[in-house]
Amino acid sequence: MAQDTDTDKKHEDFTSWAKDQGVLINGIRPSKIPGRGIGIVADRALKEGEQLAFVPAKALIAIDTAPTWLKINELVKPLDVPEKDVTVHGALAAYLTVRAEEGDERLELWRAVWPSFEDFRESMPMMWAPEYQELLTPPAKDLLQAQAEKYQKDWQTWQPMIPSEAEESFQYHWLIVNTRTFFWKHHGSGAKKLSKKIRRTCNDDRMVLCPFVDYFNHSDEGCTVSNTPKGFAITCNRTYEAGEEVYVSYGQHDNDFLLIEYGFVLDENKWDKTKLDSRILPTLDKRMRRDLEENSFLGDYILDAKEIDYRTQVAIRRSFWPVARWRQYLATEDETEVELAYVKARLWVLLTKYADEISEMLANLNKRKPTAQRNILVKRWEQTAEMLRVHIVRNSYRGAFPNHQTT
Ligand SMILES: C[S@@+](CC[C@H](N)C(=O)[O-])C[C@H]1O[C@@H](n2cnc3c(N)ncnc32)[C@H](O)[C@@H]1O
Repeated sequence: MAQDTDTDKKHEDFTSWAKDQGVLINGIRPSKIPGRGIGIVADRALKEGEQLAFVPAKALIAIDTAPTWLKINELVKPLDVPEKDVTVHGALAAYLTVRAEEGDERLELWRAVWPSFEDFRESMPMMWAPEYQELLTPPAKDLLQAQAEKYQKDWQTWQPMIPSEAEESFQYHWLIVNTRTFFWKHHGSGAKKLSKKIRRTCNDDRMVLCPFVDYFNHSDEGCTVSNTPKGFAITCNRTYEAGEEVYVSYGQHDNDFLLIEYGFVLDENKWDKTKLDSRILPTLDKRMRRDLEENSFLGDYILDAKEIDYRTQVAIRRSFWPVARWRQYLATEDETEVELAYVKARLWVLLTKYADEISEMLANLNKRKPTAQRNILVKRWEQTAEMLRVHIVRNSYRGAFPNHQTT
């Protein structure tokens, strides 16, 4: 679909600045996209395999590759905090906060094209009022809680370096890092100088700010992003018409994850799923939980529109089978048709009860003022209800219970 071609001056200025940093841009440009802020569109017809952008390592802001004028290592090295508490996410947020507080103008043109704090207040659940956070789906609530804990840890670590009046600025930059960084494998001699903690750091903390490439919006399929010691390259995944939006994929994320981490949900998402933990865990007593935990089956009960996930199957069986029978099932996976019918019955009751509760939730949400938060909550609950509906139909629960309506 053709998109709005309007690009205002600040985006042109930033694009020129990015080119001065060595960024190569081919056949694409930033453009306003309704509902998605700024995105990248094709400036002409694009062919599969073309390189659309290249960002040299020296133009990235990573803890090991940033241009010397950024002096990020100066900020990280004298840290008087235990190494185990240092995350790259926190270090980058602190770096951006300190530079902004110092009135450093060198990042000004880039900063000018970032979303505002007000944008985050509207889109990022971490910034929502508790009354809206309470209305998130259970998997999104769990993700939000983990994110809030991560933020608090980073804030505790970096607080001594940040002027007290700048907490809001730290939070803003933490969200900038959260929503605008890409995965970066540390390379080269700079990496050797890094602290051991940062070199060993887990994959999802290997973050880098990447000028211009951070304009790309996400889709479940998108252009290839490759990361070599020389920098980042974006390669066209298919043909595009002039004016069409060009995406990259941020990963195989479901919509609860996208909402918490990036503040949006996709209408079409082949990776979408929900979890039934909030429905199944309360049905398990202490002993059942222990048995499941000992066999690595406690939690993470995924439901998508397709089949019944094996972990869910195992947990449902443990919720009402004698333990000896359950262990035998784990070893052989054998069961009779009657046993299977009972399992399906249990699941059907659990899913239809959940579907009824979602209908109630949607009725209540629809009575509220149509704010951005309300609208995205409605969308996510409707998607969850639809996954349940399709799942129920596809898994022939109707066959197991001829007397019940499943649609
Ligand atoms: C890396 S930035 C992409 C550029 C951003 N749209 C901008 O205006 O600067 C990531 C942010 O873009 C938005 N975004 C990315 N993909 C999107 C999509 N498919 N639909 C809606 N918003 C999207 C979200 O706000 C997300 O946090």
